[in-house]
Amino acid sequence: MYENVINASYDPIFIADKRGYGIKMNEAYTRVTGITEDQLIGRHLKDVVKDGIISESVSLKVLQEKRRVTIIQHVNGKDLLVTGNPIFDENGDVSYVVTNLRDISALKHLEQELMKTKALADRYLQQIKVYQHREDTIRHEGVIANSPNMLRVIHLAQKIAPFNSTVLLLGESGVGKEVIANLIQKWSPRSDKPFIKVNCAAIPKELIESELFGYEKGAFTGADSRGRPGLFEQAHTGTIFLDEIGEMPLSLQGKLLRVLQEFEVTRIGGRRTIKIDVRVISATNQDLESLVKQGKFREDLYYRLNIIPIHIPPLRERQEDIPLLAHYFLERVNQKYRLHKQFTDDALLAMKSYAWPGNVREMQNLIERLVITTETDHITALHLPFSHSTSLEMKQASKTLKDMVRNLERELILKAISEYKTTRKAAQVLGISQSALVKKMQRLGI
Ligand SMILES: Nc1ncnc2c1ncn2[C@@H]1O[C@H](COP(=O)(O)OP(=O)(O)OP(=O)(O)O)[C@@H](O)[C@H]1O
Repeated sequence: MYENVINASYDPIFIADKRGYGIKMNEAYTRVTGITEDQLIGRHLKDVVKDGIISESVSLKVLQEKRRVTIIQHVNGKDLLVTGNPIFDENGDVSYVVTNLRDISALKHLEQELMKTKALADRYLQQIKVYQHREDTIRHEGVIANSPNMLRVIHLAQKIAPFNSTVLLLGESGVGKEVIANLIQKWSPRSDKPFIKVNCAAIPKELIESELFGYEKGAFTGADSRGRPGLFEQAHTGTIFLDEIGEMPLSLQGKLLRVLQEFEVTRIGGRRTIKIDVRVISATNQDLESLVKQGKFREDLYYRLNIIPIHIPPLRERQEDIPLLAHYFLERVNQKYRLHKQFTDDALLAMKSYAWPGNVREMQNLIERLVITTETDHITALHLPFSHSTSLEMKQASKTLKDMVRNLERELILKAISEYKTTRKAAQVLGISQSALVKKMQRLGI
């Protein structure tokens, strides 16, 4: 009867007697362990271990310790969770050990899988950290820069920020001169002090003097009867940003120079001098040297302003920044209008090869317009105003024949890729090998 019960059990069962001999096992035991009766029954378990049939005997442990024991046994490449249960006689001695076991190879496998998943998760976490770090290095207080040219600018800004020296930001319109001025101010010890921005081109010429230097009461008709401090006074202890300094009327340049040399201002109509402590950052998209040569800009003022010149390269000279900036502006406009527009690869390629005469500002405005006006969620190269025509601006912006040839090559390749989709087909059409095309694309930064 008990033999039938044991045999009928789906779970593996093995029984050893009090001397440590195997006396009974069921079919399930063979099914799970692969051990046959002749290897176990009628044999002492020490010999079974010695023969390497099982790694360790739980029954012998139970006989020794006279209590239930659980071990992990390795049998035929499997990991088994084996529990030996003592059956005591009336004297309290162990008369039999009944062993049951469970194959935990699958669990082990799961554990390994879990470890692998954990390792993978750790790796992703690591990558996210690296990416976050990269993000930090790309977004310097909201200024996107990852191209060597622009990173040089950022590092220079960082280096000179703590000092009070006068900075002159040079670069085409829309390259980000104001953005860099903001960074310098933010990174300077004057960051929580006044930051006065003056666009010299936006103030009518006849008002610039009173705006900058202020006036005493009754200085001129129409003036505030109490008098007014100028922007230099308002910037006291902080920073003044003189944008479009090339537009400063020649007649005022001498006064400005005196202020920058003496660090004191005299209001219009006033006699007393007022001490000011300001850091001056100026910017221009004009060629000040040639203005000096033309007699439109005082040479001494130019040297006074040009103590630390920072050249901000045009966008076409920092191609690595183009996709980053494009995504940055896209993300911002998407958020603003709760949209989910995306750029296709060919749109980004076309943007990379365009000359951007209006620089970052042009890109920012174009992206806002595209997000609003495109019907679909995907903004493709065909939506870009410059991808159809041979970009005239690009050619004009190119200075040397080498540049022009490079740009033309880039444009033709982009057109072929956008039209024929694969490099194989595009190479065929362009009459070069696919590998030559790929090499060219790499060289051209496509
Ligand atoms: N690196 C950048 N990252 C993010 N936004 C930028 C970056 N450069 C410029 N911008 C954005 O582009 C626009 C133009 O930049 P900015 O006004 O600083 O240019 P500018 O050189 O001072 O132009 P202008 O010569 O016409 O005064 C701004 O809206 C600015 O926020």
